This record gives sequence, structure tokens and C-alpha cells, in this order.
Amino acid sequence: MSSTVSKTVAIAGLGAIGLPLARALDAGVEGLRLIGVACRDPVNARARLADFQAEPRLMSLAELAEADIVVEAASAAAFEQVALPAIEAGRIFVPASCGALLPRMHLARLAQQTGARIVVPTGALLGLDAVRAAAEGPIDSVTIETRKPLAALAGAPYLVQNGIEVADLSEPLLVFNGNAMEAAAGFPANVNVAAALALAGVGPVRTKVRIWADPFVTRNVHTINVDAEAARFSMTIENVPSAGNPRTGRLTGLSLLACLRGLVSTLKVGS
Ligand SMILES: NC(=O)C1=CN([C@@H]2O[C@H](COP(=O)(O)OP(=O)(O)OC[C@H]3O[C@@H](n4cnc5c(N)ncnc54)[C@H](O)[C@@H]3O)[C@@H](O)[C@H]2O)C=CC1
Ligand SMILES: O=C([O-])CC(=O)C(=O)O
Repeated sequence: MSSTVSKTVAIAGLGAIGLPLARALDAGVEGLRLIGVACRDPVNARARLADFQAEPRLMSLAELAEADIVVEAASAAAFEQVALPAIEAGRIFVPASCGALLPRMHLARLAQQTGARIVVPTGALLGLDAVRAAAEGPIDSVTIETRKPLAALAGAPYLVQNGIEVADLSEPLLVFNGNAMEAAAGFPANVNVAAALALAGVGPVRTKVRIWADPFVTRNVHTINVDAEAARFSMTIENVPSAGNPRTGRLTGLSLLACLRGLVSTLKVGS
């Protein structure tokens, strides 16, 4: 159920997350109107937008801040170029690459001054409603264990820097065991989920992360374990990789769409 509130939306990136999200908005979501997208390659972007009913403007990353809601679905490297203008302009900023927010929490303080909001979507994860509720009281521990197919982890900076080869594994290998801050730096395209979990719960230092390269899984699998005073829970999600990007679960674009709907709906479900 949506309200008569209408907000404009602009999206950075037309990849596995951004393109289906843009398509869904173009098909019509009450209260939301897509006005712009930013892409690296305008020719390619025009081809992707050719069948849209209302073709959005091609914008620079900074120009996206003309919209009420600015969605970042590009990369950790592009995060700041999208985030800063949007937050300076007092917009609602929705980052998919939320791992890039962890070392930039000054942006949250800037948002306080400008009236902007930073809305981190649940993305490829689950259970952040329960984690947030638990975090209103004492929490003993929060962990996330991620298992990805080998192709989804290839090229991660942590693996390259540590000379860890995963391409030919015949058994699962624990490739990382640390906290969410370190995980976001070492696997910027793989564990934004750990960053979102950290922001929902006990922060990036206390949130423990284990990453497995697993030749036996065909999905991106995330299991969170929370031990809090009010509740103990474990939840697992098995995400179908996107056709366009095996690192990214197909659910992520849908999560962003649900998040945007929540920004304009009169009936909102979940905390
Ligand atoms: N929060 C979550 O649960 C999840 C977050 N992600 C993150 O979301 C982001 C987007 O993911 P995908 O759509 O799968 O990536 P993708 O690689 O499929 O698409 C990204 C798009 O952004 C464009 N792009 C990159 N840098 C740009 C720049 N400087 N200017 C303009 N366009 C630029 C690329 O050309 C590409 O079209 C990534 O950082 C990814 O790690 C991915 C999965 C889950
Ligand atoms: O899609 C997934 O399974 C998770 C992911 O890539 C991320 O959190 O960056």
C-alpha cells in the first residue's frame, strides 16, 4: 500500500542490482519516479534503457543528488562520489555498497547536519529487523558465515594480497576469519552483508565474519548467529547468483526495491 507521497529516484550503476531496479521503477511503483541513472559507458547505458517507457536522464555521479532518493548500486570504489553530493544535498541515500560506509562513518555525522538520511538496505541478507531489535538491549555476540562458489570470490583483494588461490579447490576452504571492518576492506564486492549486519547490531569490530570458498555450493549462502539477552537466533539465506554478476545474489535488487517502497508507503511491515 503506497501513499500519495511522490519521490524522485536516481540510481548509480545499471548492473545486476541497478538495472532490474530501474526496470521495476520504470514499470511503475506508486510514489516513486525514476529520473536519472549514472553509468560508466553512455552507449551501453542507452542500449540498456532503450525499451524503458520513460527513459531516465544519464547523469554524472554528482548529478544524481538532484533526486530525492539516491541509490548507489555501482561499486565500493564509486561509493564516495555518489554518497557525498547526495548527503550534502540532504537527500535519502541508499547504498548497496554499504561496506564502503564502515570506514566513512563521518558521513553519518554530515547527514545529521544536512538533514540527509542514510538508509542501508537489508540487501542480500535477512533478519536485520531482529538484529536491530536485539541491539536495543545487550548482545553477547554476532557472527556471519558466508559460503560462496569459487567464481564469486575470484579476484577479491584479500585473496590476491595473501596469495590465496581458490579457482581449483576441491574442498571448502576458510579464506577469511576476522571482523566486519577487515572483511569489508578485503572483500569489497562480497560481504556488504557483513557491513549491514554490523551496522544493525554491534558494530564492525565486534561483528565476526568467516568466509568460505566452497566448490560444493551453487548459491551465495549467508548464516548469521546472534546471542543476545532477549533472544538467540540463527538464520540462513541461500541466494541465487545474478545472471549478470555471480558475486551478487538476485534478491539484492528486490531488497532495494522493497526498501524504496518502504520510503513512501503508508503501511510498513518490519522494524
Ligand atoms: N548490500 C548487499 O547485500 C549487496 C551489495 N552488493 C554491492 O552492490 C554494488 C553493485 O553490485 P552489482 O549490481 O552486482 O554490480 P555490477 O558490477 O553488476 O554493476 C555495477 C554497475 O555500476 C557501474 N559502475 C561502476 N562504477 C561506476 C562509476 N564510477 N560510475 C558509473 N557507473 C559505475 C558498472 O559499470 C556496472 O554497470 C557492488 O558494490 C556490490 O558489491 C552486491 C550484492 C549484495
Ligand atoms: O549477494 C550476496 O550474496 C552478498 C554480496 O555479494 C555482498 O554482500 O556484497
